[in-house]
Amino acid sequence: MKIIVKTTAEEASKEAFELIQKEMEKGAKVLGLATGSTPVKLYDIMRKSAVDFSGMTAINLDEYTGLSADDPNSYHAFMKEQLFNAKPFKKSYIPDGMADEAKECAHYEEIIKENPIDVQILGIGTNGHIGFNEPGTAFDSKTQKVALLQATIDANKRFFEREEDVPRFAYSMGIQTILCAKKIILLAFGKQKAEAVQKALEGPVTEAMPASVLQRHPNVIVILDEDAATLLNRKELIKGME
Ligand SMILES: N[C@@H]1[C@@H](O)[C@H](O)[C@@H](COP(=O)(O)O)O[C@@H]1O
Repeated sequence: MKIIVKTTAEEASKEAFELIQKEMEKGAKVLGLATGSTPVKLYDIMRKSAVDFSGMTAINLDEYTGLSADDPNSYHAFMKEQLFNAKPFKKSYIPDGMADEAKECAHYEEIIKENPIDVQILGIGTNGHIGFNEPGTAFDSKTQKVALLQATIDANKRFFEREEDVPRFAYSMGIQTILCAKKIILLAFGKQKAEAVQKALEGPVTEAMPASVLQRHPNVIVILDEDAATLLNRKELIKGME
């Protein structure tokens, strides 16, 4: 696992963008994408760049259940606004939050099998979730319907008008599904992520801390801003950037 610490989220996002570009030059064709506020700067850089993504396939991690693609709070709408309207991809996949659970989850696994993810962008929840895989999710999980914990509802309610509007369930790639990506770039910014980052990177690998499973993946790059790195004990990583 390589850990890179940049002074600001802006610089960290630039670093992530450059890594993606490098992977595309090496032949990457499928990008796994994330939502939330963390990748917003990265998507901004991608939007403003001259890079052509029209030969690429995008596969998102998750979607709220019960929200249709045109609901402004859906991750479909988020991705269109943040990236796809400005930068069309050849194909983009996001789980259909209105579709039947069993069918949609199996279908999503099929899509990923047919389009193996070259580079997966990940954020991390303050409770260590990746995708919408909350603490306690089995490491061998595949795409499934998940119940959001109150901590996640609280963290995500800022995007909604009222707390009761936040969906309580989502379809999310499973942890095993995420680990199938050839390369994973985990982004985390801000002091509020410092504890989860420390536990995920330096704590025991446990289903109680979903992101800790990344310690087992052979090709993970973590890009942090200084605030998110404050609780890391491996200070040499911060200075050495390796
Ligand atoms: N499903 C998403 C995750 O993929 C994301 O990593 C997390 C962190 O969000 P933020 O980046 O806004 O802190 O939020 C949501 O729950």
